[in-house]
Amino acid sequence: MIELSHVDVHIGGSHLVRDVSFTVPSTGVTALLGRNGAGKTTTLRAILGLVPRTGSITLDGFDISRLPTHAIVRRGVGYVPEDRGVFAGLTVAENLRLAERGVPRYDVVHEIFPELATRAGQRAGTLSGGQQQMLAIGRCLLAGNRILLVDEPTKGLAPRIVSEVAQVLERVAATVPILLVEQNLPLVARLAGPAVVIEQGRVVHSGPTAELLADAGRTRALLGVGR
Ligand SMILES: Nc1ncnc2c1ncn2[C@@H]1O[C@H](COP(=O)(O)OP(=O)(O)OP(=O)(O)O)[C@@H](O)[C@H]1O
Repeated sequence: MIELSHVDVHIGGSHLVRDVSFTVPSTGVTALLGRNGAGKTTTLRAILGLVPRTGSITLDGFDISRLPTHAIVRRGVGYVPEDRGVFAGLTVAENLRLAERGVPRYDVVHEIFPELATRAGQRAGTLSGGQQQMLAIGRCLLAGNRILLVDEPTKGLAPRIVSEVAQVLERVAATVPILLVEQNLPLVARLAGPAVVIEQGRVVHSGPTAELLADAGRTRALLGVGR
């Protein structure tokens, strides 16, 4: 669905993404893994054109690597940033309304997240972390996106809420493919098909997630942690 080929990102004299190539298939969850500061977020931002990049990035075979961000978003690439970007002072319904583009897919959003309909009048700032994540992802689905880039959705959440977010991602991935940056390895093990590991801006491993995580030594060597 998305293919990166020899992508580089230079910012302010730093070479943050180095000759990165990988593909994101058109179904399920693909994990983008790596230690803190490895270049995962920068890679997502390169796909979206939020940082200057070179190399080729295609979406369903169409080269998006020279398009500006708004044109990439319009082609159906949804982004859920690490801070989720929901407007705390606005209600759930207002947050969704702001994301409307073309024919809004409330049918899809409310089928996957019925809670967003029942909580329509609630201020987003009073939602739990898991519910906020639901809202952030719901906004992307509303716009009819064809793929979602989701950055560390469980960061800072309590373990109980992490499993709530896992269910959210599972439900979404049944419909829309996800490229997921995530440090929580049990969650990655539960959700991800393929995994790509980045270290100092380079791809150092790619293959099935289950295979990588089954090898404790390799997982520790690449990610610095075990499961
Ligand atoms: N705009 C920028 N200018 C200069 N350096 C940057 C910029 N953005 C990120 N970096 C640096 O690039 C490196 C990669 O950052 P990035 O956020 O992509 O890593 P990450 O793998 O997502 O890490 P984390 O898990 O900590 O979010 C880090 O060393 C970071 O400090």
